Amino acid sequence: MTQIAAIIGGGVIGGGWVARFLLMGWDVRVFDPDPEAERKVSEVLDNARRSLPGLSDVALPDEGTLTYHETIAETVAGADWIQESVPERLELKHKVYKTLQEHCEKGAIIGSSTSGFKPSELQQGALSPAQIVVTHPFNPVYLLPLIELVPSAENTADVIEKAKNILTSVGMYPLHVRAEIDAHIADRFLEAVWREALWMIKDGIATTEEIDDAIRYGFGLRWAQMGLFETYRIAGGEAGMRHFIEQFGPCLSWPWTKLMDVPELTEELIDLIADQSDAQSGHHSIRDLERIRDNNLVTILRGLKAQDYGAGKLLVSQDKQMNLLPQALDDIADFGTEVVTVHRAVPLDWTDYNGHMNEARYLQAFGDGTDHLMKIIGCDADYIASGVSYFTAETHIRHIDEVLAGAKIKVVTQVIAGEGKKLHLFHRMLEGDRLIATGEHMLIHVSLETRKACVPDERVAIPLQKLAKAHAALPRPDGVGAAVGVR
Ligand SMILES: NC(=O)C1=CN([C@@H]2O[C@H](COP(=O)(O)OP(=O)(O)OC[C@H]3O[C@@H](n4cnc5c(N)ncnc54)[C@H](O)[C@@H]3O)[C@@H](O)[C@H]2O)C=CC1
Ligand SMILES: C[N+](C)(C)CC(=O)CC(=O)[O-]
Repeated sequence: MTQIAAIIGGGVIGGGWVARFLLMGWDVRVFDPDPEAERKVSEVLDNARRSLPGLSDVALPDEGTLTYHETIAETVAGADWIQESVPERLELKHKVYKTLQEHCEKGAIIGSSTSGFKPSELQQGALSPAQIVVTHPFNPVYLLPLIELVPSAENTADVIEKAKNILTSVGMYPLHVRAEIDAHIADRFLEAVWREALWMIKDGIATTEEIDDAIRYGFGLRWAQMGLFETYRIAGGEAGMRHFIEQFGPCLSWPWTKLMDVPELTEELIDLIADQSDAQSGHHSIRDLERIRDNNLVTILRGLKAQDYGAGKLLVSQDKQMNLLPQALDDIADFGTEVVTVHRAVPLDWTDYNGHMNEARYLQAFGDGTDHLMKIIGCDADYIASGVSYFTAETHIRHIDEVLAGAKIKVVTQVIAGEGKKLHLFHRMLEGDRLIATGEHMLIHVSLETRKACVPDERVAIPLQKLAKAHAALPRPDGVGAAVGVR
């Protein structure tokens, strides 16, 4: 049964939550008194649709249904998860909880996006305090996986476990903050860096752009993949963390930081920052900046995924859980049709200057389809480790139609012939029923020792024969054996 998320407050963060739940297959209801809320949420959703699905190398569930509601009561009735993202004012949040707890299910989790309030503060005066936890996200909520999950002593282990499971199921990384403190863990760091930045602007040391450069050309890149402590361990050289602390420990008592002082946010300082920010980035609209940010984040996250490291490790494990493709011959339910060997969305970093999937990525998708077919017929990691594999000898791709970032594509594969050393495959790439491209490939079975052709042994030969025989009964696909030329 489809699960229901109720989003209370559809601004910057609420809009991100809408996209996260909706694109992970939940039905989503929104309550926000702002008449502009629906437009704003739909713009966030447009950006999410082009970026989030392509983070995965497998297909996300079908999108849920999105509805807007006039009352909190209607929004939360029957919801499994309620996410409060109203402005950061404690009395407003209390008021919202009062209304929603009168109408929501007892078993629903109420997560708050609060950047700074402790859960025990949010729970004050609530009808059911144990239902409310902090689930603090990071903007853009649809791409960044971290959620600071902060319970108080009122929350039971069951509530914490349930919240973790639901957040993980929508692709997030719940970091259980075991002690409740103002601003949780991450916003404490952000506040420290923010304060230093304000001082440097006020004192005329650096502009907004120079501060951003100091982060994005250097330590920001290190932090994105290893964080603080793993990075500094390496900086200690072979002697590691102890040496690092010995060497840089003394500077803690030098005047390197203004952390304890807060610059006064005078009109003059605000003007200075806003003017510098306009000069730096004012030539882009906020939506343009969001798309630039999303392109960068997708590229970084997919890079980390290729390394199976940090946030990329999470994406790898999520793909394994969501992968519904047949992994072996026994998983194929119907031998009377082609085998689905790729089912995924087009990632943002597969698109080019024409705004559609680049030609090289057609080969990547077909190559992935070939790899998957090889696995299904038994040419898997163990088989290859035993010293035999397939090499591709010839490829012919026909680009029939274009496809855009975020679109769900399938590659279906027919074995045209699988006798002796040769494996002849024909792939069709589809978006729904629309044919996007075909790929025809001739592979040769080889010994990885001699690098010469040889016949596959029975671990591959038997499953391949079975599949080839079944596929021989299918119609010969249109375009097999076609050559490049003028029609
Ligand atoms: N903007 C950010 O970078 C982050 C913000 N947060 C937290 O998320 C929460 C929301 O912040 P933003 O989305 O940035 O604010 P926002 O101002 O963009 O959105 C707040 C939305 O709540 C709506 N709203 C006001 N009263 C309401 C009510 N009674 N019922 C339902 N909706 C109501 C407003 O119309 C608005 O659309 C805050 O608690 C904030 O601390 C958390 C992480 C990052
Ligand atoms: C500035 N902020 C405190 C609202 C930031 C956050 O809460 C998290 C984020 O996305 O940076």
